[in-house]
Amino acid sequence: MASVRESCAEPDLVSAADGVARVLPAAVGKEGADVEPALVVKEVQYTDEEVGRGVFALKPLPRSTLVEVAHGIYIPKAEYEDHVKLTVFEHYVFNCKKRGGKMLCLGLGSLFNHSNSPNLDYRIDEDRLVIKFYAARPIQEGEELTIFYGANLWFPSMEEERPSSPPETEDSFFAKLSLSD
Ligand SMILES: C[S@@+](CC[C@H](N)C(=O)[O-])C[C@H]1O[C@@H](n2cnc3c(N)ncnc32)[C@H](O)[C@@H]1O
Repeated sequence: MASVRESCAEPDLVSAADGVARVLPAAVGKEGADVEPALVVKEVQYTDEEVGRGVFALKPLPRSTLVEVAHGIYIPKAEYEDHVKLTVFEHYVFNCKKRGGKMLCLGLGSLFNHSNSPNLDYRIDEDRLVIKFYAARPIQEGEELTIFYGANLWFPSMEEERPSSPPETEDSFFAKLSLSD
């Protein structure tokens, strides 16, 4: 199991009231007046040397809960090939199969790590430049929220340290969409 710790005293918070998560101003979550935070960003230890961030459930999330609506920035194919591909942003883009370019994912949507047995599915709306992330199965409090990036990973997966079951493609809420080709 990857070790995890809070990355900051005031984590990013979202509300899952009515089964729909909304990004909230930090002050609202902190005061706790009218919202129940559902997700938190924490540090994840990938290997002995490598640390990154991941998104975790602060409460149980029923199957098909819409947990995040991430907006994106469209990157035309040529611009991606000539510039973005050579930068760190390469790790945060989703394929736009219809338009041919990529979408740079913003907000919490950019922080979901990869799993071979992910608990989130997602749908890319290329016209509205939005990616919607849904619970693919019931998610327990404390679980990391993960998506499936595709078969060809560009990094050694922490799951090699933490073996998991193969992808549940038949039972998927939506067909899996690859983060990269
Ligand atoms: C979309 S970002 C996910 C958020 C990232 N953890 C961060 O802190 O910015 C993708 C990057 O996260 C890392 N990553 C995602 N899933 C991983 C996994 N299962 N094992 C190791 N590293 C992972 C890789 O470096 C990858 O390029």
